Amino acid sequence: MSDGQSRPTNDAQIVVSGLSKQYRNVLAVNNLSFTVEPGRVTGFLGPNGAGKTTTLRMLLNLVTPTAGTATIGGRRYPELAEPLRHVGAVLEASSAHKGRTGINHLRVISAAAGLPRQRADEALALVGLTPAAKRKFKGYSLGMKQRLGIAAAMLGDPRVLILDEPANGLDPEGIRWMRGFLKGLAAEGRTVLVSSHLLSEMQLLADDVVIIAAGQLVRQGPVDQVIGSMAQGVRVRVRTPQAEALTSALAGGPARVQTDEHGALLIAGVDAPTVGRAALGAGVELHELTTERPDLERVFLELTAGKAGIR
Ligand SMILES: Nc1ncnc2c1ncn2[C@@H]1O[C@H](COP(=O)(O)OP(=O)(O)OP(=O)(O)O)[C@@H](O)[C@H]1O
Repeated sequence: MSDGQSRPTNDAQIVVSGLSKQYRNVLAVNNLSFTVEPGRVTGFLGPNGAGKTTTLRMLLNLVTPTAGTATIGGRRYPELAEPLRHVGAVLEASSAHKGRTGINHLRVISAAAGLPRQRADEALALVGLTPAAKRKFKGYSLGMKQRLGIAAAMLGDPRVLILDEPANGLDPEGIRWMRGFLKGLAAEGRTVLVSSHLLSEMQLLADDVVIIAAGQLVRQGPVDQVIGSMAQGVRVRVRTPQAEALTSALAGGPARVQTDEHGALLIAGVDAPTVGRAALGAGVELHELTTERPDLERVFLELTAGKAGIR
């Protein structure tokens, strides 16, 4: 490949380095460093008040960092020559002039940014809103407003997309649409950074996660690796009226037995067939025998335990 054809792969990479934001009484973001790669969806996760929105706003130069830097393709946001062509952002449910139609809302933004007029139609089509193009914004549902916000972010055909809680207020069909849409953008080689509280959705959507708590990095990496790195891996869940007998039958081996708040046994260190055989051998009646794999929610809760968000 000639030099003219190859683009540096980090052209759309986000790099957050030693970033901090001190508000009057709160250190909202505390020496935070992480990277976000092109061609992948990265979930940005943290409990309430962890500093997610503040970080995204610093990336977009809407909040000035107290220390550190946040760059996109090696440049801080104000240094980008054509920001809308480089970065699209949806920070909160889209707001627009209530009496304006969807298409006119997009035309106003694209005109102000010097983008071609047809980009408004293209962006509206991209998010499936063409049938509602001429309806007024005040008649849009929350889901339609979210889509319009995304259409606005896509006007400049940006290589980097940053979204703060995009699934808020969406119905299941809307969430599924959003998942397919964002995965499609990443598959085109774009960088997609999404903050969310919906951990089960994130597990379906994200390739990588960045988890923060109390303004600090807790973990970053591919979702599978982050889940796999937990000390508590696969465990077996058992419900039985003879919990003591089963616990005794497993004693002396590698099994580690705990009881959950509903009285079920959570057994680590052995697999389900081993537990089943031990139960059979001891004549223990089983009402449930399930293998539980760690999911993003469990890992998130374990990693952020004790780092409550409200500060
Ligand atoms: N403009 C501000 N002035 C003072 N404190 C602020 C300001 N913005 C945010 N904070 C505080 O900074 C901390 C981080 O807030 P931030 O909104 O970034 O967290 P978050 O992770 O996005 O939370 P949530 O998930 O609840 O939206 C919180 O304690 C918040 O109260």
